[in-house]
Amino acid sequence: MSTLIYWFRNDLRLTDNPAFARACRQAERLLPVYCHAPEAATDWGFARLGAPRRAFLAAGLDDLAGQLAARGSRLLELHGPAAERLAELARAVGAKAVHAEAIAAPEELQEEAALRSAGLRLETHWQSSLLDPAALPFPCAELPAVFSAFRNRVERTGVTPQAPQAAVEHLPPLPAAAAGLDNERPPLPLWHGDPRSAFPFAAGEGAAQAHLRRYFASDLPVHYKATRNGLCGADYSSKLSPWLASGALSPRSVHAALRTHEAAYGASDGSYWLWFELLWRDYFRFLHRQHGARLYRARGLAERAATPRHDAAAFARWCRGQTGEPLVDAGMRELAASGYLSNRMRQVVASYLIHDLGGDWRAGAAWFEAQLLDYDVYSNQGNWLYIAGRGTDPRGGRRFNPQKQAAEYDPQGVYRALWAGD
Ligand SMILES: Cc1cc2nc3c(=O)[nH]c(=O)nc-3n(C[C@H](O)[C@H](O)[C@H](O)COP(=O)(O)OP(=O)(O)OC[C@H]3O[C@@H](n4cnc5c(N)ncnc54)[C@H](O)[C@@H]3O)c2cc1C
Repeated sequence: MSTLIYWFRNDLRLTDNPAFARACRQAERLLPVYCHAPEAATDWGFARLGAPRRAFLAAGLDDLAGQLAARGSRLLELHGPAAERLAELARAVGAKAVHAEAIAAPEELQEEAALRSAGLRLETHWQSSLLDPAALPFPCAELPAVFSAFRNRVERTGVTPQAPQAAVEHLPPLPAAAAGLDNERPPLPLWHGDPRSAFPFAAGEGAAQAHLRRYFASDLPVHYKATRNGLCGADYSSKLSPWLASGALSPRSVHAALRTHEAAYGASDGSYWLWFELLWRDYFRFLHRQHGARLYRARGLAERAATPRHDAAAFARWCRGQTGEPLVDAGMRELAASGYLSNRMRQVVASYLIHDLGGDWRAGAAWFEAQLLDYDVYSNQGNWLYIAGRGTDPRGGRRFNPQKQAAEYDPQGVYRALWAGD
């Protein structure tokens, strides 16, 4: 038994957090920590973390800190490179090891490697997918190259997710030295959300659990397949992604709520499609375990593909919602104002940047990373690659004609009017 640090990453919750539960079991004294990355600009000339996501993250951390405090512990917030700050902290509190969830994306893996090079013992635990990779009917290295083949094999072999674990209630005491440590939260931007937002919900595990109960106690999931391409309002899709991405909610909790809903309402096309989408989320996770940094090359997984041209002025107009294409502009304004965008509009605006403007998909992915409340490294990279035709999808990219999309999904122009420019 010893002093351990638990490093919260994209798992800001106490319910169904096996990595955290394990640290609690193993530690005599435990210090829960979140480390804010240093402010950085992207290669494309804008801040890596936009105001909406910073505000949402801060509110999620407040919720987590409150839960830890209610259990006699605390959340220490550090600011700076994780390897440096955690190594300093381990020395200061006499911690023997750091426990954390595993993240299989290149930068996050580099962070882990830096921590180990700093002499720290780091124990990571994979927990962000719905399905346990060890339960798949194939190793991740042999993941089917096409999503439908992956889904068929999962469904044929009847792989089922494990039940979520209850929230950790009993936490080890803090190390004595923690009393003298102050939080280092970077200053927050002023951001109050937008009354038109399709995601009018609060951050944190409490709000996530409340939304999960409300959504699955209603008949909304029954109609999900028919409504999921909606553009306006809070109910056309589940709106679970911001909590899933920050880890306020685990996918296994979502799955358990989905099955409870089916027990009450019966299985429906809608409830099946929610499972289907959760499998997409897993697929992009497993794809990262298979291909790693190759997913981040300009050519992605393509054998050969030209590096796209980056026209900074055209890209800036796209970001600001000033392309002159009304549906695209409405989407880009919604994204910047609210930090949320429907799946349909994500496809439309991404396709426009890649296929109409001939822009670099990596710049678009970086802009989404900065703006989205639900930014998730796996799903963002995977979807951008898919639309660019540089992932595993054999169809060579997805092009969405914005005028046809407007006629089909916004026939009365309600969405375009909602997000029309000033
Ligand atoms: C270019 C592009 C970038 C994207 N970036 C992200 C991202 O950074 N983070 C993110 O969570 N999703 C991303 N998505 C996927 C999808 O748009 C969002 O997950 C979805 O719109 C979130 O809203 P919801 O929770 O109401 O989803 P619902 O439609 O209710 O779906 C339920 C859940 O299934 C998962 N899901 C649904 N669609 C997808 C998908 N295409 N890929 C992976 N998982 C999916 C999400 O976890 C979602 O919460 C992206 C899609 C595109 C086209």
